[in-house]
Formats: sequence, C-alpha cells, structure tokens
Amino acid sequence: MTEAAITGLSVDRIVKDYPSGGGVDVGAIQFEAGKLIALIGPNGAGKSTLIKALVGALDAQINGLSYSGTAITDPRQRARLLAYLSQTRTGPALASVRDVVALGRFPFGGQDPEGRVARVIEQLGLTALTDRRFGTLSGGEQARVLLGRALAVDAPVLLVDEPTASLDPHYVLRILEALRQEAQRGRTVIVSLHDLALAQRYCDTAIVLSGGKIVAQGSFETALTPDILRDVFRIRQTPNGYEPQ
Ligand SMILES: Nc1ncnc2c1ncn2[C@@H]1O[C@H](COP(=O)(O)OP(=O)(O)OP(=O)(O)O)[C@@H](O)[C@H]1O
Repeated sequence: MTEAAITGLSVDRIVKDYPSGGGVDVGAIQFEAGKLIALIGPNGAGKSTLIKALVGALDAQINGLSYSGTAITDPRQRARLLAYLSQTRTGPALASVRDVVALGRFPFGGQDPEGRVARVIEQLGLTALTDRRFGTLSGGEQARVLLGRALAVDAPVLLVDEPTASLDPHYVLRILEALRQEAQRGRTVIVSLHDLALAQRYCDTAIVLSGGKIVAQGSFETALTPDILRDVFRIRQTPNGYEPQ
C-alpha cells in the first residue's frame, strides 16, 4: 500500500471460502490507530470470519498484513501485535479468573512488568471474582474475563467479536467505555457489534459487511445511509430508533 505513513493495521486482501458457500472476499483495508472501529453487518455477513482471518485463527488467504508499515509474517509477532476476543466464549474451567486474565501475557513469556493483569481485573469489575474458577462463573462474567485476557495482552491492535453479547446494561456500557479508552491510548480497536445505536455512540468509524464484502466504510453518516439500512440490514430509522422493513 502507498499509505505506509498511516499508523495502524493494514491488509491488502483477505479471501476465505467455506465449503458452505459463505466466507469473505475483501480488498485493502486500513484500520487506523487511535480509533474505535465498528464492524457491522447482518448475521452471516462475514464479521467473525474477517476478524479470525486477521488474527490467524483460521486458514485464509491474507495478503499484505502489516502494522504501521511493518509486515506481519511471524505467528509470535502476530500474537504480540493482535489481541483477540473470540465470539465463542470458552476458557479453562478449573483455572482462576486471575490466571485466565494472565494468559493474555503468554506471548510475552508470562511477564507483566507493568501490572497489566491487575489493572484489567479492576477495569472490568472482576476484583471480587479473582479467585473464582472460570467454570463456576455466569455467562456474562465469563465474557468479561475473556475480554480481560485480550486486554491483558496490551497489544497495539485489539479485535473483539461481539464483546457485549450476554452482558447486562451496566457492563455493556462499561466495556464499550473500556474499548474507547483503549483507542484513546493509541490502540487500534476493531469491534463487531449488532447494536447500531451503541456502535454510533461509541465508535469513531464503521465498516459495513454484507455477503462477505465491504459495502460501506467511513463515518457513520456515510456508512449507515437509509439505502444501506434498507438493503443490508432490512430496517429503517424512525424517530424512536429502528424498525424492520
Ligand atoms: N466453519 C464454517 N464452515 C462453513 N461455513 C461457515 C463457517 N463459519 C462461517 N461460515 C459461513 O460464512 C458466512 C460468514 O459467517 P460469519 O460467522 O463470519 O458471519 P458473522 O457476520 O460473524 O455473523 P453473526 O453476526 O451471525 O455472528 C456465513 O454464511 C456462515 O454460515
């Protein structure tokens, strides 16, 4: 790409074809540092596939992956640069909350010189749960612990797949606030969300996926036009929110 001066994550092309016929085929994308970027689109649009391809969680064709002009070629380098929260909330049932969050330091040999694990535990409201076994937590509590593991990496790029699913309203807002703070710290934060109102409230820009392709990107004004709402999301805006088309 010619815009190597831009800080953040960039990729030239990603292709993934599942035998089911689904997948993604997208061209160059620039995810700018310091931004909270919403990845939005209907069910099956390819959001999780795109995120998994970027982090290397599935076997996909991916060309020109780089961070701030430096090519990402080595898996360990990728694990240090890109932290990931999967949509599938699984974790080691017998491990303590503290130990699950500390797994985020694995790419750094377990070292945590800045006390990142303790900070994340406090930030996500997990202090009272630190000694509980992961397997004994509620679904929403487990979701927060796994987000904690991703935040503990303290990677320049954070990719989180539906982090607010199964969270109560307090933690939905708190987690989005935490992601916004990460972006304000200069991180590149990519978050897939279904709640368009929340996405607009917290995120700086949007990428709209449909049928495995990017159909719009940029500010929410340009990405969520009445046409996109109708053709992609099958909804329309009303004075009170949205309604189905
Ligand atoms: N492991 C798989 N095997 C076959 N097809 C798959 C697989 N994973 C996803 N797909 C298909 O690829 C397409 C994109 O799926 P993906 O999970 O990326 O969508 P999504 O936008 O994250 O959806 P959602 O909002 O429902 O989580 C869908 O058509 C889906 O059925």
